[in-house]
Amino acid sequence: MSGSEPAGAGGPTRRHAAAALSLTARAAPGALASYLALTLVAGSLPVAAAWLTTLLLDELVAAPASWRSLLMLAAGLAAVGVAASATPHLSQYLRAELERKAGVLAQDRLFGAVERFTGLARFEDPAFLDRLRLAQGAGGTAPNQAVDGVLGGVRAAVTILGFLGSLLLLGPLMAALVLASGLPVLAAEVALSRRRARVLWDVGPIERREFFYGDLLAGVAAAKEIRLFGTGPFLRRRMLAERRSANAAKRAVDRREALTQSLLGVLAAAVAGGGLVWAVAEARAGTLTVGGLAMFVAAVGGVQGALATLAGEIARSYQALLLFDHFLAVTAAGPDLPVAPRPRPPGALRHGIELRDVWFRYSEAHPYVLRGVSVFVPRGSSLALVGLNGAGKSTLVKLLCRFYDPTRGAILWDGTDIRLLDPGELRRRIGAVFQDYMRYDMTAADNIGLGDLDALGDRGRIETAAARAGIHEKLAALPRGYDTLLSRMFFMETGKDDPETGVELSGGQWQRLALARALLREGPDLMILDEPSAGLDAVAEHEAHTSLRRHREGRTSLLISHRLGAVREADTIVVLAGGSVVEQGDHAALMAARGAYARLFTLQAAGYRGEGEPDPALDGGR
Ligand SMILES: Nc1ncnc2c1ncn2[C@@H]1O[C@H](COP(=O)(O)OP(=O)(O)OP(=O)(O)O)[C@@H](O)[C@H]1O
Repeated sequence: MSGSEPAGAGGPTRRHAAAALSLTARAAPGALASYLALTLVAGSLPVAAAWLTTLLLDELVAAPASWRSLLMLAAGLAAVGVAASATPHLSQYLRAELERKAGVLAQDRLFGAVERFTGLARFEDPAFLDRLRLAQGAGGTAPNQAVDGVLGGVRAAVTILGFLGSLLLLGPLMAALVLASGLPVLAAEVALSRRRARVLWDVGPIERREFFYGDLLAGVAAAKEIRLFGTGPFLRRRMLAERRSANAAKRAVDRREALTQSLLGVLAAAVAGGGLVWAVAEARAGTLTVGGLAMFVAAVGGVQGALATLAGEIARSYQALLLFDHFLAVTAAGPDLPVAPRPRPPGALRHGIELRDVWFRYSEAHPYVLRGVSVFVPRGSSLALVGLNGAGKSTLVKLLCRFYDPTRGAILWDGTDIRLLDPGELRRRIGAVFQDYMRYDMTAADNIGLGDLDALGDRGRIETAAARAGIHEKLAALPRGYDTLLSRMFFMETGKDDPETGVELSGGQWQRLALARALLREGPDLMILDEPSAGLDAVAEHEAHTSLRRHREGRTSLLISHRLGAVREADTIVVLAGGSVVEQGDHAALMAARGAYARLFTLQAAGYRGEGEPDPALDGGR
């Protein structure tokens, strides 16, 4: 299996169990203490019942039987019965309460840890993503299952000790035999649980692939293509093949389990049967009372049952702890980007941003995407990045936001390496529309307000940003205006009776919304626009660029666009090819140089004009 296999070869350790227990104890100390107390009571009830029965039977056959004693013993038995019938329900409630509370704390810890990853690399590491998914599933339930398993084990141990003590009083040999017949059950169950946990881990990726195909088939994202290309049956076959292969692995372990448990069951029954013959012989000879015989029968059944329970609980805890290992690994993961000893907040940009001989590759296994890029963006100027697909433009933007660190070289904010700055503060000084912007299944106002949480409740600012992005009229005209939910997946709390309140926007409208989100942040020192108009129609694009130009005025900005008409106004245009800067200058200079930019520009202009028409671009640029 991959390097992210849980808990090492030795399986979960005491450290895992202690962490699970401490998480549960912190989440719900009262419920845990009550659960523990109830567990101890529940464990001793069968022993108490057996002893009371023994005493009752012996009292009955004694002559003369004392009424008072008989009544007391019967009342005791009745009380044990009442307790035995009430404890499971109370236990179930406490267990659910523990799970709820531990679940909240675990979720909080997990997502708190995920938030602390300042970069993006972890989210692109398949092994880490696997762990994260398992941790999400395990965080809420695994600690509780583990604790439950441990407490179940404690309950079984109390029962076993109680009965073994009783058996020792009756016949030490029998006690030893019963224990010996139970121990193989325990050993076999633990071995089986290891095997089961390993199978679960092994089939994990298979099941995730199955879910992936299931999601594709059942979700809206792929619905169009599946129907158009007719890939439904193909994807379904793949999904079922994954399911069958997971089933085959589980079936093998189930068979082994059934066989082992049947053999052990036969062994246990043989010991119990032999013991019974011995006990009857002893009773006939008068060395064992009737009560003693009853106690013997109860003790043999009780010990064997409790040993099987103990084994089952150990197996359950083991599996839960294996999953919990993922949770621990994620929550204990260190920072994904090096942290400066005393990170400083960046001041307002005064001079400019410099990329100094920046080299970058996504990992050692990947080729270099940026190769020695050196660019200076003076404060207040606009820089446009131009280049073919895959040239490294968006990568450069990600480095500027410090989602990754350069492999070599540095990015300087007013002369200070951004690695020495507080990443959160740095990002607060940057406004950005990413190429792959988000569409939040939230209201229109929320979709814009997420750009600056301080403005989330400030409708005036939100509307101004929307107006700048050219989407105000559209949003104001929605059924509930800015409070309209932009999703067909959910419906609003207030609109439960009218689930049709959700509205879906067009691609270009979503893009304007993303633009409005970026424009909400007041006066960012650096404005990054990565393909801000790719989905817009010609009129909208023109409007957006006029508005953006106005918004960018006097502000440091970086614009990426494949539509070269949109970048010609930039103070500096940098042409990236193969991760290196091949040209830089303003539009006129680059057109005059007749290099890569001029070729691209001319090609696009010819496309718009049609063949044979005059080429104004080649006649001098602006
Ligand atoms: N997360 C990633 N992990 C590995 N490689 C990546 C990742 N993101 C991008 N790349 C690779 O880096 C190269 C540059 O990608 P980038 O997105 O920066 O190009 P771009 O110039 O913005 O392209 P486009 O014009 O298509 O948007 C590409 O070869 C791409 O495959």
